[in-house]
Amino acid sequence: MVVDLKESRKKIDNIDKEIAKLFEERMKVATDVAAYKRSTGKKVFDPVREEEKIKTLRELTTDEFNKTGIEDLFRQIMSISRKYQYKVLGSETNELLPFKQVDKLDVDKDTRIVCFGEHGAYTEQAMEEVFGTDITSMNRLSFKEVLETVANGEAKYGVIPIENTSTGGINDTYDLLLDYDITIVAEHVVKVEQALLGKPGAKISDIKKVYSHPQGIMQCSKFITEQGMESESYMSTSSAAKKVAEEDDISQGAIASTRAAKLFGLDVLKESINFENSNYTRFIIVTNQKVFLSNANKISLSFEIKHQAGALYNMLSNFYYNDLNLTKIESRPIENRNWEYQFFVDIEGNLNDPGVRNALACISECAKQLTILGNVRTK
Ligand SMILES: O=C(O)C(=O)C[C@]1(C(=O)O)C=C[C@@H](O)C=C1
Repeated sequence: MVVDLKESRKKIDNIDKEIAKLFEERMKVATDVAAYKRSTGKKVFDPVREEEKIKTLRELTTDEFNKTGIEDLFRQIMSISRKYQYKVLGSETNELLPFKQVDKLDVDKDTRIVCFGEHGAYTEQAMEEVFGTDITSMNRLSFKEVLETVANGEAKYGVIPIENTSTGGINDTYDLLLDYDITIVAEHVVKVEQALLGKPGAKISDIKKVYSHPQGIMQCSKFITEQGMESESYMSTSSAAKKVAEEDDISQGAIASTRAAKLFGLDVLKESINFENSNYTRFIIVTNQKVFLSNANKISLSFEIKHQAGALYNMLSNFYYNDLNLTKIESRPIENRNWEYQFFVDIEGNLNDPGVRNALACISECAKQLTILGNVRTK
């Protein structure tokens, strides 16, 4: 005979009441554990104890389905227990957060600021929109050189692009960020209107080959294909404009800004050739000091996790449990370790927020590696 649903639900309700009561009791014990750990300086996360616990609990269950189920359940319970302990401990993350809070970026006319690209590059525009023109600016032809110049102190700030609305994250930037001891202190968005530039007097039909930064080529891929033009990657959009201006070949064009056209004396053969009308690039401003603005509201992190089931899920749950909105996630392959990835995430918040500190304390203990890339003000 089939058991009546009401009867089964009543049984389930009673069992759940017991579980809820036991859960609360367990969490109270976790407070004692936290107090002990604080007094002895022990870490909250004890992976050996967790694995032993899972093994014992699996042995207490009968069939394979329940073994997997109890493992899932207790991995969650212990993860909640850890988060609770960090909260009780008030997340002592000072050594993790060697960042100094500042009210504004320290800059005057003698401050050296380095940007990517030749004069006329979009990055230069971003730099001038952030810092004005009364600065000591420097130009470097690769992202790597910009970051090196900042890391070794030759320039106080550096500006490079990190993301575009139509082509996504700029991989080269992500791949370099962890190679230098630098901090992202600000960001700036520029509307990018790519134009086809040619030698004075050239017509669109004269152009057989276009040069640009890979981003410029990607943003204008439809136009290039429609026109049947060949394309070749160049160091930056403005370097491409310079090349076309310097060489005596009317069949060469550059995809760059109208600003670059003016600077190098080129004709604008067609404006706005990017395939998406709303084409914006986000630039980051980096420095070699560990600082963040007091009104910063977005944190960028990078971490590596164990290559195992649930690792990313558990890591991201730290944001959920601390009520932090995750606004972006990127993954990049780790060199020489096929199919393993480095994660880059942005979350809303300020490094002073207790929830942020709590999440960072948890992540730093569980991740294989954690880097706080910076805390910036975003609109
Ligand atoms: O036994 C501990 O050390 C605890 O902190 C308790 C607990 C758990 O909830 O069972 C939580 C975190 C540790 O990683 C291991 C186990």
